[in-house]
Amino acid sequence: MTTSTILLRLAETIESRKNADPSDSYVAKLLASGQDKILKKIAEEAAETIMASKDNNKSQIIYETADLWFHCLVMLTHHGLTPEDVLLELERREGVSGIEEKRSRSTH
Ligand SMILES: N=c1c2ncn([C@@H]3O[C@H](COP(=O)(O)OP(=O)(O)OP(=O)(O)O)[C@@H](O)[C@H]3O)c2ncn1[C@@H]1O[C@H](COP(=O)(O)O)[C@@H](O)[C@H]1O
Repeated sequence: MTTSTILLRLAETIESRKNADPSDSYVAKLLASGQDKILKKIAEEAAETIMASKDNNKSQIIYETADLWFHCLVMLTHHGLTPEDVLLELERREGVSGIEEKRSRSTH
């Protein structure tokens, strides 16, 4: 399974929790709590990711980055956005990166 497939499937699960009972689902509870709570979680997970990186702890970096990405997906869902919107932006940047521009200039 590709990385983007995993992100898109998780985003669909998160979207489906918009109408779920907050007592049954962490995502439903977080979405119902509103944007400030979602942003607080992103800040916490970003700080934990930074600490894992400073510790050079690779397994912890993976764990905390997963938490961070997950909470960013919840934030995107809150705004009606999807991981595809972000992946498309990254794909667009591939076409405008300085290295690519220099490469294409040097071959012409
Ligand atoms: N990927 C995740 C995921 N990553 C982290 N978390 C939750 O995020 C929280 C992390 O925050 P903390 O470690 O600070 O834990 P906490 O103290 O309980 O959180 P707070 O009370 O501070 O909000 C934990 O409760 C984790 O369970 C996740 N919860 C859900 N998912 C995915 O979302 C799907 C839907 O989840 P539910 O809505 O719970 O069914 C699941 O099937 C998973 O695929």
